[in-house]
Amino acid sequence: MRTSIATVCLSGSLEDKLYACADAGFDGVEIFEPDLVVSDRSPEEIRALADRLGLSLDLYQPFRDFEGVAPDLLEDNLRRARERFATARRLGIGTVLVCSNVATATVDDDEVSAAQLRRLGDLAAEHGIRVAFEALAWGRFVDDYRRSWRIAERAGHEAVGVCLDSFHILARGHDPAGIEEIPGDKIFFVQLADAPALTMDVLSWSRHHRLFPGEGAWDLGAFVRHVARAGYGGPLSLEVFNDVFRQADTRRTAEHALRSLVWLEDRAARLPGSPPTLQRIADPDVPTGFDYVEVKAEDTGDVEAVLGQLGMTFRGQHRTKPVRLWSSGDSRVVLNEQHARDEAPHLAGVGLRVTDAAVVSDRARALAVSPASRRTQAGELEMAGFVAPSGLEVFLNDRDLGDEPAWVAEFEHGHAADPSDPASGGGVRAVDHVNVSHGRDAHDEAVLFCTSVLGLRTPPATEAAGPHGLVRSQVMRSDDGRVRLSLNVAPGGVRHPDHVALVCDDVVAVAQRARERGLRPVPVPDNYYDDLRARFGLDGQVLATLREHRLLFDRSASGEFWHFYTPRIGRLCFEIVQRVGDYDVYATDNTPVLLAAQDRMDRAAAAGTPTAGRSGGRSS
Ligand SMILES: O=C(O)c1ccc(O)c(O)c1
Ligand SMILES: [Mg+2]
Repeated sequence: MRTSIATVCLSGSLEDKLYACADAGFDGVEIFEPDLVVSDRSPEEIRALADRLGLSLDLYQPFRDFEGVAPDLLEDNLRRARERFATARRLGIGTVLVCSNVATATVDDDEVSAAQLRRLGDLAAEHGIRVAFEALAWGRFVDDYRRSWRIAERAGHEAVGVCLDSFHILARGHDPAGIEEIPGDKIFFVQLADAPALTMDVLSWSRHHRLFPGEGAWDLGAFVRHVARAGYGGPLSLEVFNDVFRQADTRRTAEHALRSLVWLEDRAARLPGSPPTLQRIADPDVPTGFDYVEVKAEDTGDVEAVLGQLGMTFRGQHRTKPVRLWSSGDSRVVLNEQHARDEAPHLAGVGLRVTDAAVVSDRARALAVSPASRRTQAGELEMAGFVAPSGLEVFLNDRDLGDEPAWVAEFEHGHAADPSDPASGGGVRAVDHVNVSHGRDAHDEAVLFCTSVLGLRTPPATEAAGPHGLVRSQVMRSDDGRVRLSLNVAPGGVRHPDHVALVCDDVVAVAQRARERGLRPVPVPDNYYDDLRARFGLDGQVLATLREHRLLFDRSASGEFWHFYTPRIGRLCFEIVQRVGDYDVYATDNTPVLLAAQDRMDRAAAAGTPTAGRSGGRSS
């Protein structure tokens, strides 16, 4: 279907917005009236610019507070409408959105509202314009799309139809299935927005927290399928009022927006009973595991020291590049010193195992995701890869599933994995999850990248209190949990370390051996253990073990989670986890303990006190 976007979604001047929408690949835009009012370009100039850019101007909006008024007000409302229709004509726009009355309605009567819309329809028709009536979720009397359709139907005017906006329908919990009862040619416009599941007044929710499709809690695929099944043939248009997007980079947001729409149409097209008007892209191919994680630094020595303390094995130096490999079981950490001058250790990329990398690449291309480039030499394996919105590189491996990947052979002069593989002795077995921290601007886009390109799903988001503010977290995971990424929004300006979590079957043994090799884990305070005893009623021996090794603990209905963190190395740390039983949640109660402990270590390091030390030899 054709794609469109309301100018209110973006930052910048009206011209900036038009350029960005055209470059991103939208077919059209909705002109949000306040954007025109503040512009120094005439409607004719805006129309000419859109023409030049190949953008159609699909909708002029909003016209407010029209229906359900006393007779004396109606005349003034028609006068206002005449002016707005004239402006729409100058823009070359054929459809004007009229949203349901919020402020001046005094007559709660469908027949009266229908008669008034009929008058408006006559006036619109004189201007060659159609009126799309939209029920705002907070409308005075009309706050349900079924009622706005009843009134438009009763108006019985060819220039009067409805605008369906997913926000107003889903925010009120109204069943969108009724859309299929509206004739497609009376649906004059469709606006799409997702939203997080919040409990708040609906107007504030709508004006500040809307999200692009795929980033919130709603099933917009089903919504679009209803619209398509009704026979709607107009554009699918995004109308997302959001405080962050309105201040973010215009072009980047426009690309992000279009990606959400392409993803959504594909999703709707895949639902049973979807009509052929909905377009598909290449299939999603959900990753089946981590191939490797990549750490970059000018000097990777400190990271390697910690990997050694954690019992991992040095597997060798790359044949041609300053890149080294450590592994344990099915976990591989690639340490890259290429082009990393002055860079502190940080997480630079992840390798994922997929069934068919070409399919994922096709899908990523359809979603306009930037490919990552990697220089490969003769004899090295090429891998398809992309740059995720947070800057993380994601590479795909569809070979050697189940075995050690063939690219490991490019590393020389290290130790063999067998027979001394530490994983067989309870050591690190695999990468459990990867935790990436980024700024507020990149977050929703990163979530959409993971859902749309990788096909990961989103359990409910969480937030944890840290000493510098709330850290919001969104886990992205495959159904079987073999790929989990946690996307964290750090409070303004604070950069929390990313972390790589490695899973083992005996965290106490790994902690014990690491300590003997000089690792001092993040210092968990005694108060935490008092709290654990109160919360879980742990027996004295278990509690003593946890306390001795400064382990964190959680319990769910289906299992337990034991874990600890290494100190920060640059912008990175490692976590060692053990899952007991079928523990499958996220130990969110432990995050504030980690954040506070990391902060104490950072302060101690800044002050030069020994409690921050990574290496052994010092006692606490
Ligand atoms: O918030 C509003 O007033 C508003 C205006 C126009 C719309 O299309 C809408 O969905 C909301
Ligand atoms: Mg709307």
